[in-house]
Parts: sequence; C-alpha cells; structure tokens
Amino acid sequence: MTTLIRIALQKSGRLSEDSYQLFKECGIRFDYGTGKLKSVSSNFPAEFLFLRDDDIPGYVEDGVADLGIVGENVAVESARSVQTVHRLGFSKCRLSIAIPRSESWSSISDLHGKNIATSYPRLLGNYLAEQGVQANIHEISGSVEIAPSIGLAEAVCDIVSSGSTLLSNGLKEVETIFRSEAILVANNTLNDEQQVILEKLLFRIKAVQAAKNNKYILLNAPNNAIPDIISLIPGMKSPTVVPLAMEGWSSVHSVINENDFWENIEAIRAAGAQGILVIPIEKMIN
Ligand SMILES: Nc1ncnc2c1ncn2[C@@H]1O[C@H](COP(=O)(O)OP(=O)(O)OP(=O)(O)O)[C@@H](O)[C@H]1O
Ligand SMILES: O=P(O)(O)OC[C@H]1O[C@H](OP(=O)(O)OP(=O)(O)O)[C@H](O)[C@@H]1O
Ligand SMILES: [Mg+2]
Repeated sequence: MTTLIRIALQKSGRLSEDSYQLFKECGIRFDYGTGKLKSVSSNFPAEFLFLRDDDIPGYVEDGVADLGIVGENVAVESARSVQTVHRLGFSKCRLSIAIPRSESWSSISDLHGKNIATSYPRLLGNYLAEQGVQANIHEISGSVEIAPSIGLAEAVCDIVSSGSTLLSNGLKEVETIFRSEAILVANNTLNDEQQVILEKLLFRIKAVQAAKNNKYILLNAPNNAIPDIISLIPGMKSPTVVPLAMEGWSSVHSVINENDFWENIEAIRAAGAQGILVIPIEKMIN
C-alpha cells in the first residue's frame, strides 16, 4: 500500500482559507467543505483531516496526523512536542495585553495583583514571570475582550490583528507578548517514506512562497546604461539582455524582490530604464 501523509488543517476559521489556497497553489487537489472531516488527495500522497485548530498540535504529537497547519500561538501554548518545519507567512497576528481605554498605563508592573482574562495562560504566565509581575490569570476560552466590561478582569491578553475588536470593546493595546503566524508542524518521528513526501511538499511550498515574494521585470534601456541596471537587478543567475530593433537599445529581463521593489524601481529609472513592465510570477524554483 502506498504511504499517505496525514495533514491536519483547521476546518473553518482564520487559518482555513489560506491553508486550502496554499495546497491549491502547490497543485495538490482534495475536496473540503460540505461537512467533510477527511479527504484523500486525488494527485498527491496525502490525506487531509479537518479539525479545530486547538486540537492540531496534540494530534500531530500523538501521530494521529503527521503534519498540521496551526498558529504558532496555539502550538506554543499547547506545549506539545512537535517540530516546526516551515513558517507559512499567513494568519499573522500578535498576542497582546489590553486594558480599558480610560485607564492609565505606565508599565507592565501596573498589572501587579490584577486579574487578566486570556485563552493563553501559558504564554501569559511565562511572560509575567519573565517580567517579575504577579497577577491572577483567568482562563476563558473565547470572547475574551468582553471581560473588563463585565467585571471579570481588569485586563485581557488576546489575539490582535487590525485592533478593531479591541476598539469596539473600549480597550487599548498596551503590551505585545508574542508575534505569530501560521506554521507547518510535523510529528517528531516521521518514517523515511513520510520524510520524502514532506520534502516534496516543502519543495512546492517554497516555490509558491518564492514566487509571491518576487516579480518578473522587463525594461528597455540604452546600451550604455545596461551594466548599471544589471547590477541593480541581478536576478536569479543573471538577467537576460536582448537587443531591441532600435539601434543602441536593449531589453533587460530579470527577477526583483518584492521587499526592495519600490527602491529598486527608482534606482533603475534613474539609471536610464524606460518602459518598465512588472509581472507576477506563478512558481519560482531555484
Ligand atoms: N484576527 C486575526 N488575524 C489574523 N490571524 C488570526 C486572527 N485571529 C486569529 N488568528 C490566527 O488564526 C488562528 C485561528 O484563529 P480562529 O479565530 O479561527 O481560531 P478558533 O476560533 O479557535 O477556531 P477553531 O474553531 O478551529 O477552534 C489563531 O490561533 C491565530 O494564530
Ligand atoms: O484585531 P482584530 O482584527 O479585530 O482581530 C482580533 C480578533 O480576531 C480573533 O477572533 P475572530 O474574529 O477570529 O473570532 P473568534 O473569537 O470567534 O475566534 C481574535 O480572537 C480577536 O478577537
Ligand atoms: Mg480554536
């Protein structure tokens, strides 16, 4: 029987859509939705399990699933023994302490002897211990931001992204204790065949991520500007330079990193480039 790798994904929530999209971009097809809790891929040796995110680190530790996608916040809070094999760059958020907007704040020691509501008692407890603050942690499983307005706690520690949930609950963020993104976790004892499948999957994920982080660039420039332009956009190995029909001009094709994009474009124009086209890349393999 062919080995399948079992991959646990969040059934429905903040991680789901991007997780499904990632596998789609990796060319791995499987059915999901319509109440399905399990699905075997039609074109990759993988079986997908659709679960609550909090259960994923435990299933991966126990080997019920071989791999899982989960928020780093949940993985660390769970304290399960799993390995982080790749950072996925989506579902970015932070775990922050917040207090009512009307309250003053000078430092973390303001929380001495106070009650803090959170779904992350371990992460919060460790942070408070590091800071030498003694406070009471009230663990609640959701709707944490409501706690101060119902008299349950003076502060909360919860996930923040845009900050709109804090704002609409009359709270302000005062301290960030952890930054998180989705991660791919694996069981600590994958066998050789599973390791091979994981490597195949990682190869595809890296190609998809590299493509997202880079753009294909085409431009025209007078021949005497080409050396400067090439030094600004060296590309994967070296840019392609082809002559234009117009005497003394060439077209340069290369790859440019998204992070330095605007700065680079300005420098390229200053060096003499014209007619610059920038095109998304679908997959990028080094
Ligand atoms: N507002 C947000 N923006 C970006 N990422 C977020 C946001 N909220 C949560 N996340 C990340 O997504 C993960 C899942 O969040 P979600 O709110 O879907 O969890 P949940 O309600 O516990 O879901 P489940 O029903 O599966 O238990 C979080 O652990 C965190 O890593
Ligand atoms: O800073 P913001 O952009 O407002 O995001 C933060 C909120 O997002 C998450 O909840 P979610 O909306 O996923 O609902 P949930 O509480 O049901 O998980 C999280 O628990 C926060 O409450
Ligand atoms: Mg959950």
